[in-house]
Amino acid sequence: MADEPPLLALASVRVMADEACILDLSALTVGAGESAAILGANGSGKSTLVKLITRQLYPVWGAELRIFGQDSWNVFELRKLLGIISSTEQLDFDAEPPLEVLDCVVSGFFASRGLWKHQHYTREMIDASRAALEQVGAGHLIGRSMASLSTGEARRVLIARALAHRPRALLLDEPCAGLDPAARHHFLNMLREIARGGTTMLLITHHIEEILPEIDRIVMLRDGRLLHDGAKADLLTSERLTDLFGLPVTVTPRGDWYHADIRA
Ligand SMILES: Nc1ncnc2c1ncn2[C@@H]1O[C@H](COP(=O)(O)OP(=O)(O)OP(=O)(O)O)[C@@H](O)[C@H]1O
Repeated sequence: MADEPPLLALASVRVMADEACILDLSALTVGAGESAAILGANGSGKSTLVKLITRQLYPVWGAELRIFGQDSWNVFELRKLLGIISSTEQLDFDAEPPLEVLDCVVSGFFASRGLWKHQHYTREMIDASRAALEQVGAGHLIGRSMASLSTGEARRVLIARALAHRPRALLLDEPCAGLDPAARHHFLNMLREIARGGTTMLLITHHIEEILPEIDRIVMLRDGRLLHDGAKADLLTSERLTDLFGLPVTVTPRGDWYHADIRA
């Protein structure tokens, strides 16, 4: 892993929207094989950071921003290396034209929305896609259109799409949204195995109960800036989370996991 370039290496990055600066980071690196959880209140810049990595957003001139060691990317080539789970992604698959479940997952190999004539998909890709759907308990949905699925069913398909092509890095923006308790439990265990296998992982969550034992690094954002970046044991504390979210939170370690309660 040491010779692989980092998922993200940035310096002096500012992102503007509507003439306001929505992300302002002086330096941040996420190395190959490293996993980090990104925490912050609503609007603190977490999704903006992910969109910088996926090239949905660009920083203003003067920034240094390397993804997997490169300054510039063909977006499709970049996305083939990524597994992305987010509500924005999911919305895209609900939209017209209709997209069948297996096609949705197989097209993840090409980072496209659905399959096109020029794409040469293989038996291996179809088998891996079917296996990923079975793994997330969504094999029975093959043949259905994405738009016809419930939120949780569509989320399971999106998870299969993100994992089937064995991406180099996973970008998970509230990945458990819409999952029922059993599916969430199963998915978090799958993520643990993937993290142990050395896949780079960025996890955005408001639920600290979802921070995997394998994730040791916490990045805290506030108002688009880096507030803290350090080890879980130092940052997942009642004091830090109370400060981050602006209300009294009690954090309790439970085995390898953490739990947070809001104090009345
Ligand atoms: N296109 C845009 N135009 C104007 N403001 C924007 C735009 N995109 C994002 N913002 C603002 O940038 C800030 C950061 O947004 P971002 O989506 O990164 O937050 P977040 O930390 O992911 O929040 P949440 O927890 O609510 O998902 C927010 O205040 C948001 O309103």
